[in-house]
Amino acid sequence: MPSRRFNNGDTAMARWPGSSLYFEVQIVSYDPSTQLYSVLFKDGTDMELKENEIKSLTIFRPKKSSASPSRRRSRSRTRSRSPARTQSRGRSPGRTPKSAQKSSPVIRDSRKGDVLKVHLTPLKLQDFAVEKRNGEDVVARRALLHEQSPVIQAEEKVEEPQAKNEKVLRYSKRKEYFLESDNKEGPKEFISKPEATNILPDEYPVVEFGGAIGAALSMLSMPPLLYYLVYMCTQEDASLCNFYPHWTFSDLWDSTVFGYFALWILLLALLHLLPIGKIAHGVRLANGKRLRYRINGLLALFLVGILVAVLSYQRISLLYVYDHLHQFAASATLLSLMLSAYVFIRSRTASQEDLSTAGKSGNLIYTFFMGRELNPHIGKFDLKHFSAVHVALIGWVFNNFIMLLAEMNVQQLEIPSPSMILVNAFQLLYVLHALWHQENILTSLDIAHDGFGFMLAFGNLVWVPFVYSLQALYLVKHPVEISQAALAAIVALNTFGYVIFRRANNLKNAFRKNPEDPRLSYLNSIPTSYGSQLLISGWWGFVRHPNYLGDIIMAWAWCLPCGFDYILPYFYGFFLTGLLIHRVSRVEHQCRRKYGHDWDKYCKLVPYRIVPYVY
Ligand SMILES: NC(=O)C1=CN([C@@H]2O[C@H](COP(=O)(O)OP(=O)(O)OC[C@H]3O[C@@H](n4cnc5c(N)ncnc54)[C@H](OP(=O)(O)O)[C@@H]3O)[C@@H](O)[C@H]2O)C=CC1
Ligand SMILES: CC(C)CCC[C@@H](C)[C@H]1CC=C2C3=C(CC[C@@]21C)[C@@]1(C)CC[C@H](O)C(C)(C)[C@@H]1CC3
Repeated sequence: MPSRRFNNGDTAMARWPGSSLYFEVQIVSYDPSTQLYSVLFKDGTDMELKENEIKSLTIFRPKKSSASPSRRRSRSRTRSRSPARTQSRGRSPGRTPKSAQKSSPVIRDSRKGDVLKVHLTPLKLQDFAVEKRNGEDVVARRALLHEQSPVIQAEEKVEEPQAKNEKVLRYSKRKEYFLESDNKEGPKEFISKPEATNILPDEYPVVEFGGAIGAALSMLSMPPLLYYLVYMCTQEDASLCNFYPHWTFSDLWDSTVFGYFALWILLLALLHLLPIGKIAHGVRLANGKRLRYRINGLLALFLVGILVAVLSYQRISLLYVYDHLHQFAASATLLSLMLSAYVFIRSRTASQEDLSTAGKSGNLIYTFFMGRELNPHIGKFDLKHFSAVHVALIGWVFNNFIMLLAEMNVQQLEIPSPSMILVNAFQLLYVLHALWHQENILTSLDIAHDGFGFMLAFGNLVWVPFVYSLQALYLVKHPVEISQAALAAIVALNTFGYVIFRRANNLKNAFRKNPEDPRLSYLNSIPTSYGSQLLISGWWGFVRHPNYLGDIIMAWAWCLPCGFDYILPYFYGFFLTGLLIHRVSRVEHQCRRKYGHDWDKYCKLVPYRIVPYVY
């Protein structure tokens, strides 16, 4: 067996896939069977690389910052758009023209007045373009070098002083390297690394959800809508107009129920804190750090399952939850409001680097709704991650199971109905998938970009557990006769949706983790000036959001077991379709800002968002 050159924990330089650029990495592990090293880049990207793609630190030496061409450039040079200057930019004085042909992507000018943002494209050249973006001068230039040059440079004038300072700070923390052995006359390559999504400048925060008015309307309408839906599902006649509530406002409050709910949250919090499970890193934050997250959602779900089994064995009826469901929903609402208020207040004094730009606005209502602090945490306890994983997903599965017990009780069944089994099984599969891939949640829009405010607090504490389990709640009092053929068709539809959803998500996540993975070599992708590539084949060449397509197909498959007597149980299908269509615009906005023209190119290659020829 060949011996390994690097040991776990060693620091070395690894070649960035698709380029000849080297970055500092730490060796995490080595798999003798595949002879691949698992390495961790400084920005947290982990990859599996062959030994010949890793080099010892000793053959590199840091480039003296004083000699950095980027810092020696004068203001006037920055402004100059001449191709000749473009070519010479970033070159070391000692570099020969040949070496310049593979010149550096590391060009940042941190002097007062101008800040350069430099992206890295390891692959082919793209067109020279001068454009206006957001009213600012932006020059995206094709490096007028050799055909094989990996460089595309973009420079932007950034006016906002704060953003400017943050970038300068980030830049000054970075080291530049060159491969000494490759070049006798001067550095052959500078080494840099594209940075993570959420540290790109957000100079122009976009107001979403209809701004303050939309936020106020959502906050005022969502809780009543929730009670309406829960109430209607428990009515024998579930037609939408048959709304004659016998609950009064005061019926919604029960301090015992609130106590039980608080205990439930405490239990989930303790499970969240369990020091079992691997540690994953979130995306890089503005301060350059990455938060650490314990990946133990699956374990927590398993332990909750054991607890439920023990309680059932002890004949402690969980039907109390069903009997007081509206009061539990009210308790959850109250807690989500308290949580929203807490994170809102603490965000007022949070440091700038902890804030998300998503909720940036002068309007307090909008900020309260969107949230401002990106990852509020108390010690190591991350409130947003906890609420999305433990409270939302485990709460959803738990409530579904309660409905299953309630159905057997109300309809005097020995075993749950096929419809109830389908709904429970489908949604359990979805949650298991999310928890199995819990690490991927860390890069989702909600965790990586959005602040934590009412939307996510209410969404995760209330909406997911109580509204996403609506079909199961409906089935408790609305038995549905379902034929074998219909059952098979629904299973087929859900499987179809799940296959798309799973395949699309797994493919993208595996590709993001290691684009050089030989198992993904059949995939086509386009390079971007940011550095990462965009998939254009497989499901990602079919539509731009295949995972949403799969999710939407599954959503409708979850409604079908409820039959066609009422439209009420189809609420989830309508809601999720709307949520994900809206999410497309949010995600694409982020991607356009990150990838610029490359995203437009991708949109031309893959013209439809979710459904080909429709949307
Ligand atoms: N049931 C529910 O209520 C909800 C479910 N979800 C589900 O959660 C999952 C995650 O959702 P979400 O985080 O919104 O979205 P995605 O997982 O689709 O992530 C979007 C990101 O993927 C990357 N990307 C986009 N196109 C490509 C491409 N062609 N090649 C490579 N990377 C690409 C971009 O990030 P970058 O390039 O920076 O890596 C983009 O920002 C989805 O499956 C969604 O259906 C989400 C919200 C609610
Ligand atoms: C005020 C409104 C009612 C709020 C509506 C929005 C919320 C329902 C959603 C906002 C983001 C969400 C996410 C999930 C569920 C829906 C909400 C809360 C999520 C937990 C679903 C499962 C996924 O795998 C995920 C990526 C973990 C999702 C995170 C975002």
